[in-house]
Amino acid sequence: MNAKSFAFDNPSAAIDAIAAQLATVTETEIVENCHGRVLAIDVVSDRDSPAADVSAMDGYAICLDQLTANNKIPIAGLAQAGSPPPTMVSNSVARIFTGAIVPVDADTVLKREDTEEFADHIRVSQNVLDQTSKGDHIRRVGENAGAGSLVVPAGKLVSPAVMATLANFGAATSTVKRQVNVVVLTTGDEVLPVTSTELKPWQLRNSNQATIRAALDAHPWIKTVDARHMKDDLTSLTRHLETALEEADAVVMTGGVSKGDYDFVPDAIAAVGGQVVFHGLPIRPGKPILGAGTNSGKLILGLPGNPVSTAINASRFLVPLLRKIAGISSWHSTAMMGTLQEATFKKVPLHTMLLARVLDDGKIELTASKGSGDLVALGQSDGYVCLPPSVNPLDASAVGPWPFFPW
Ligand SMILES: Nc1nc2c(c(=O)[nH]1)N[C@H]1C(S)=C(S)[C@@H](COP(=O)(O)OP(=O)(O)OC[C@H]3O[C@@H](n4cnc5c(N)ncnc54)[C@H](O)[C@@H]3O)O[C@H]1N2
Ligand code: MOO
Repeated sequence: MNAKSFAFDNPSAAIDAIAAQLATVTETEIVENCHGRVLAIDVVSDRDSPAADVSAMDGYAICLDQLTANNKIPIAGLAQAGSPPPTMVSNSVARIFTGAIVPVDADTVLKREDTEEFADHIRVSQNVLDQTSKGDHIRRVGENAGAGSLVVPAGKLVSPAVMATLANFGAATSTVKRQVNVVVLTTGDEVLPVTSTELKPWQLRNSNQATIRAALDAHPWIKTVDARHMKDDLTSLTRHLETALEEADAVVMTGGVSKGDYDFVPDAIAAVGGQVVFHGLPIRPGKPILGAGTNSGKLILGLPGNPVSTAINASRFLVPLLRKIAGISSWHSTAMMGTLQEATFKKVPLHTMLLARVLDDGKIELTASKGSGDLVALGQSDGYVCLPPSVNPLDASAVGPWPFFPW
């Protein structure tokens, strides 16, 4: 695979190109709890937020103009969360608690620690009065959103934060996109189930299936409909790929994608009519990666078999492309920017993704690794750092900051 054979010169361009060919899930369902799912409808507020003027502090509801410094001001009323507001008595204050509705005739809330409190009255200093403005510590009706306004748009992935918004507006049960159906097909005669105990030196356990399943299971908007292992046999690989494409929106395969005599994945993809968008990218690990689409907009992704390559590229390519299929509006992966503790890498003319750990001070330490088969280094990492081609580790700027993708 020489430089001329790359269809794209960077991973982002390759991801965008294949994403443009993918169909987005259109079917929807109503679920009781939207968490982790993709909203299919715009959610609008069912009432003003807040629903009335409420206090932001524990203290006293006052009419600011009626207060004079150091005088005894009677407490004549109690405004509690969960009760309607009291009527204000002239030249008096009402005790008020956070979240309670401010009485109609009050215009300001004083924090209790800014007053001198007695059983039936308070005193307020001139200094406090000087620093108080009308409206202080009142959250105004509708200041977050008026009734009927858009609060969460369709296409939003429901995080715990979004869940709070939906719950507040009575939309915790809502209409979401159906899950993205994914089939995982690992390949290789040498690969045995993870439960295997008697392995010959030429055999290994199916860590790729485990890492991809874990990557998929992390997202409630994905459903792994099948995960099976295939021998290196073109006929059966083709048959299973065909079946997988009938039941899934995306099929992810591992192994058998490079140049070996038993690497049948490209032929199987061609046999089912897959249109290859890229086969080989200037990346390490994962140079032989294969991305294809079908006529009906389904994804076939062939990840190189080396375990580090599979784990990194499942994160870098597979998950964002599934986000696109899922209908998530901001589907691209977003990385954090991290600075390396030390530039302990080699200059490589490829986009390089290096296993890394986050240190206590927030810096990133590259994980010592023997290459893309090093499952020990993989297990020690918190994610990976992406470097553009040909960064010279001796340059002062080599430590970054660089994009860091956590697992
Ligand atoms: N002549 C060339 N040879 C290779 C190239 C190349 O460009 N030219 N690329 C190398 C790179 S980079 C990678 S990555 C591998 C990927 O090749 P395949 O996708 O065909 O993967 P396999 O050969 O099937 O396996 C590679 C390696 O990974 C182990 N493996 C495979 N499946 C699993 C699994 N499910 N769980 C755990 N480990 C797995 C497999 O035993 C091999 O050791 O090709 C290079 N060669
Ligand atoms: O992708 Mo390969 O993983 O560079 O060895």
